[in-house]
Amino acid sequence: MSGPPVSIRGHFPHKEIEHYSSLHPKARHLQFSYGTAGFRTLGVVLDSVLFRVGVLAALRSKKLDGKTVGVMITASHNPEEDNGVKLVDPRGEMLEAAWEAHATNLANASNEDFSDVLYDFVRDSRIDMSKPSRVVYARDTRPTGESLVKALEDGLKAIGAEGRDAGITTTPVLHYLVRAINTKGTKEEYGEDSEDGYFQKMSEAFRKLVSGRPRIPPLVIDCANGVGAPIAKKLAEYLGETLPFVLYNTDTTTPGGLNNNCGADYVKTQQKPPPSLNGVLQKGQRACSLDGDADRLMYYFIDERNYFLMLDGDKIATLVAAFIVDLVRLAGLAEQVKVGVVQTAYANGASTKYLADKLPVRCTPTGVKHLHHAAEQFNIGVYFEANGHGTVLFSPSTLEKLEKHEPSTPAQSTALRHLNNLTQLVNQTVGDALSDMLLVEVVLAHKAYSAIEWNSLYTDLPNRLVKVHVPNRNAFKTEDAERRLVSPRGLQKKIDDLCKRYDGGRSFVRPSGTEDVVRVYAEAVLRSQADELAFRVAGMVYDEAGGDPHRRPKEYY
Ligand SMILES: CC(=O)N[C@H]1[C@@H](OP(=O)(O)O)O[C@H](CO)[C@@H](O)[C@@H]1O
Ligand SMILES: [Mg+2]
Repeated sequence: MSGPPVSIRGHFPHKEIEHYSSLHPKARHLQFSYGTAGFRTLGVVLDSVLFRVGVLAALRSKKLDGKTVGVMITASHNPEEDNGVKLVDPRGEMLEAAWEAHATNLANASNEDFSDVLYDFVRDSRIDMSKPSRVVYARDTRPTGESLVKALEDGLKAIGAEGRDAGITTTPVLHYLVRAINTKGTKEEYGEDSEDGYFQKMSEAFRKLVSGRPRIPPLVIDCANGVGAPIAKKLAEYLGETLPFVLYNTDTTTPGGLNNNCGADYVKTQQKPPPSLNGVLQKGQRACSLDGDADRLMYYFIDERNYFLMLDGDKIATLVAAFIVDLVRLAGLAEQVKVGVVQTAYANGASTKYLADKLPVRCTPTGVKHLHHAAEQFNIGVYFEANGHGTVLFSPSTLEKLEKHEPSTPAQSTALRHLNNLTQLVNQTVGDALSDMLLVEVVLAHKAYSAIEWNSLYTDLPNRLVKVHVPNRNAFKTEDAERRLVSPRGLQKKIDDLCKRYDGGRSFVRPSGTEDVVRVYAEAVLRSQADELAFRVAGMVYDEAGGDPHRRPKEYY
């Protein structure tokens, strides 16, 4: 005889789930996957996903004793017709990896099975349905966002969760809000839980850090025609004359404008400024681009010879890390506070060399969550992807040390004050284009660097990124933080042998986590050599993977 049926704690709202889920049916032929960037695809097919994410977010909150969980609706740098959704855990960090699989599972359940699949999930995950649940959510400016918010809200209603709509705002603001809400009234209080609190905290720290320095010349900001535009406009009001902005690409209403010929991803991949800035930039003037949800940042300028020079995530990481190392030493804390940098294999070899002479540098697989976790291992961890996503993390014990340390000289006291202000300036929950931008401006002001001087700290090795279309990218498996291939067998040896023939040659191959391609990266001392190496490796990858010889791109060797 079997025992009593295993039941869950509290009330499972079968009726409400059935009712609301019938309003957001999943199309049979669609399959979804919670990847590196959450769910991301065409906005018009995401209705059922948003409803189910609402349900999942509410359950995640119950599982965490009613702590507030965040949901961000955005597709970042993707084209305007795409959309996506990500969950944010209570400390403002990305969703715990184990729940990514639950998200995928629930999103793909058939309409008939959804309620049962959900019941089993609640039971197996031991979620106590009698706990409260709270979810704060926001969206970017995409046209599909409005209806997706409604679908999400129905998911919250189905579970009876308390929802808070943070409106149209950036990904970093949403992450900030989550942390601020959950730390309210504790000794770790992160800031006031409002957009105003976010601006106050950042702008106050910035003012303190640049006070007494020469007036900062205006900064040109390309807002990607996205949500960065209204948020940068508000930030400008808080900063006033301390940092004048000249905003471009701020049109969030004309259809098709978002990320189109502008934004951080455009600049990084095209290696040129947005056409809308042609003729705008003065020689040597600092400019930067945000992406569609303002969590990535690219700086650049035009030099004396009218060449375009890009100051990417690697350049930002080196500038910031070197500055922090100096401050720690000046504050008399070099022995107690260890600063480290985290990069991926895509970091320019010249940046890694420049950094490794000064401090420990770690390499992790691609994807912010890997970098973020590795950075947590340092007392102060600076992490950036070359594409401009990154931040600085101060460990809890370091924050305490910085607060309690008794400086023995006025110079130590000044450096310590700067460090403490930096902990307020930096959005430690996630990469934040605006917070990173203020951080860069602080360092430039302190060092009295122009963009030209910043750029000359080291010279980037010429590099080339190639996408190779192969029948099955899963045949490519890597190790050593994606720097070496273990499969297909023998291919790594061929790449190694080839690299030896190029001065400063380095190349690696990995399957993309976001696109159906294999990526080839190569760098070398000379531009022509970097290109040749990349296309030779691309050719090897193509042939090895069984690519159609008739369609073999002609630039491959
Ligand atoms: C070479 C490159 O830029 N890769 C990007 C891209 O990942 P892939 O796994 O390479 O497709 O998208 C990720 C998510 O946005 C981002 O973290 C990463 O840096
Ligand atoms: Mg983004």
